[in-house]
Amino acid sequence: MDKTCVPLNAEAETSLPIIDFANFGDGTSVEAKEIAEKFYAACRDVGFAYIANTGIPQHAIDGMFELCAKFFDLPTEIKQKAPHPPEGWKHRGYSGVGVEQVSQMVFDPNELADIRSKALDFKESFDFGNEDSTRLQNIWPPEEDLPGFREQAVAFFKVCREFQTSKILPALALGMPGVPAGFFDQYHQQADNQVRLLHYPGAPAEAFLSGEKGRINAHTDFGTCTVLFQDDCGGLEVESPHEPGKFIPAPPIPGTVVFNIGDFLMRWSNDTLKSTLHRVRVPPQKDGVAGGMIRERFSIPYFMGADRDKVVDCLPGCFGPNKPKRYEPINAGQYINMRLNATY
Ligand SMILES: O=C(O)CCC(=O)C(=O)O
Ligand SMILES: [Fe+2]
Repeated sequence: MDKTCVPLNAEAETSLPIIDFANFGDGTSVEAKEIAEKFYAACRDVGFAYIANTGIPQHAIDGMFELCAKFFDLPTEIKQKAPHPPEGWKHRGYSGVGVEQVSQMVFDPNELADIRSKALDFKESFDFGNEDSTRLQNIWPPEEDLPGFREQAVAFFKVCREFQTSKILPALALGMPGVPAGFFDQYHQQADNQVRLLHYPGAPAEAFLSGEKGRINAHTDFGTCTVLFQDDCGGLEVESPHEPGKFIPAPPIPGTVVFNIGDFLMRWSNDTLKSTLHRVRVPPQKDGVAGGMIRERFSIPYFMGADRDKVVDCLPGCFGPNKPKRYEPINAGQYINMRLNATY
């Protein structure tokens, strides 16, 4: 991506850190180390950062958003030819509006049922992952209903995976004091990651303002970390690191992606890295409301997870005499399944 894609005034638009990966290269230079240290500081202090100059071709992102719009524009009965299985952990295929309700660490069935009956995340989604996975097969609509969908989606997954293995995982290890270079690679061999196409339909502003409809409630992500591509609608908000309960806007900034730490890495790092609450609300009025309607939003998170069969203990450098280990070692698969089953 061309460096000039990032607007010069991007810092003025958000108080979240913006980390420029232009000179990260293969992660071995002095400059790469400096970039990784800034990235680490953002992950520790905020849990969120914009990344500029990702190296991801802009046409791959634009093409995926076009495809995303085409998919959600299909009649519901066609989308439902690729239905998300009832089990929450089988995160593949299409979920219609109101099927999934994000909750924050609630596992009691009665309490979950109660949450679902009140709020409504007004969104639909399509999930896919590693096409070569034997554990979890992708669920695609028939080829003739959206020709080329599968091929382009699989290619996009590979683009995201390349970004993960060439930039994200190396930078995380390089920036963290006490963590050996390349440390995270061995825990993320199986590409157990998930791309989610998200569509938040437009609706009369009144439906959102009255609380009848919402976009996505405040939550943290479950896995290692997430990269988020968003369209130009706006509405993403991140909890302030300084004032709990206060949310700061994370507006779209051309030429960047949004990055955040997930709960699994927070736990793995003995709470050194932050998994921060975030939500999507009605976007700021100047872009978002036309004729009393809130416009639709598309976003594409790429959730990265550790290999299910690996057990992780507290990361090196994250514990010591003054900071005892807070958590038992845990199997990555068990942890993620526990979280996924609470959302369906
Ligand atoms: O739509 C967005 O921008 C946020 C999505 C998100 O946070 C999630 O799916 O976990
Ligand atoms: Fe999220």
